[in-house]
Amino acid sequence: MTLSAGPADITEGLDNQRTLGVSPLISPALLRQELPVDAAIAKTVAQGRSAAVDILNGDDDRLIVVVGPCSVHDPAAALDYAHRLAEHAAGLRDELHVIMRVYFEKPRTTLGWKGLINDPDLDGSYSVNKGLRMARKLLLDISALGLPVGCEFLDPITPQFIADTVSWGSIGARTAASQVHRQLCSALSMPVGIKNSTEGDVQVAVDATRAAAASHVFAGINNDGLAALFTTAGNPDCHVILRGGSAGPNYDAATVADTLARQAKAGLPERVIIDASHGNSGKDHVRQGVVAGEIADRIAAGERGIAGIMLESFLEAGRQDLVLGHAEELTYGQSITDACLDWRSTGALLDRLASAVVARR
Ligand SMILES: O=C[C@H](O)[C@H](O)COP(=O)(O)O
Ligand SMILES: C=C(OP(=O)(O)O)C(=O)O
Repeated sequence: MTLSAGPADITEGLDNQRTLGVSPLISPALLRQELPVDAAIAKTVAQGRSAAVDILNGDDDRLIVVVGPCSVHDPAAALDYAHRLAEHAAGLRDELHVIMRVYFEKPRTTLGWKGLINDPDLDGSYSVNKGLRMARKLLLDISALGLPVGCEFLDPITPQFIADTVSWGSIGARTAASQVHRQLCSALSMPVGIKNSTEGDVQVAVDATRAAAASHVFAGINNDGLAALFTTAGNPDCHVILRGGSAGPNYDAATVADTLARQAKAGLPERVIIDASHGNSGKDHVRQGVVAGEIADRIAAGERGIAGIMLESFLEAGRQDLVLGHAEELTYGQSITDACLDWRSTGALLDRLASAVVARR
């Protein structure tokens, strides 16, 4: 008797037609074991979260300031910046709750470098496991200075690797309408700011905070990296970030009041953070300083709806283009994504914002 070949696999040709490769991803548990949170860092993360929540709830009259590079491409430069920020922030701690922007994931309008986790060697080699290690290490190093950190969460898998080090999270303008991201927010243990859309639609961010406050069941990966279903309690600490849009800036007092009214109508706590960059500055870093100055003046004059401000800032002013594979040609401490304020202007703005909080008291 001859053995006949089995029936042809009728699914052959249906699957993996465009997948060029599949490679192993380290597990969150392994990375957390390699790079653990120690007691001092845990305290910084927890206090960073609780202070932000108190300010958002109006139980603390300080201002949240989320400040730092548009994106991290050079951990050494980011840590250098963090040292300066930690020292400056310590002197203003009675007025400002300073959280460093430590962004590793960049949502692109079309194409471009997608951040240190996706491509840590800045050369199109996409060593994601290395990127996750570098990201977690930097988050721990900055937190060890007593400086809480804020991250944008873009990929729904990434938070398992880093979220225990993060005091404040953000959902960007391009993902505020995404159910996946709203569900993710409902699980995150820190307050999360959700941006208005790139077109300037604020309601989408209000809707997102409402959805994130509810309980959800969705698929993700667990600490061992295995597929799992998550049932969440909902996140009551989400809030709107006004970032302007293609229709122009939206940091004016009328838009702030309208946003607070939309939140009240939806039964949500009334609080907003103003992003001085992006659509509010036209991505002009000099303009960011003008926006932050106007916000400071309004706070000094008694305006209370604004819980915080976001600034894109690095060691050097402006931005530069990355040529993939030529990272050695980059200027130290200058952004390779959006234009940033330099350190000197940032310090002066932090002082001005702190004085505004004193005046409002
Ligand atoms: O903050 C970052 C950028 O504005 C965002 O990632 C979009 O960038 P892009 O329009 O250059 O792709
Ligand atoms: C991507 C960002 O902003 P937005 O989503 O507002 O464009 C950001 O803050 O880095």
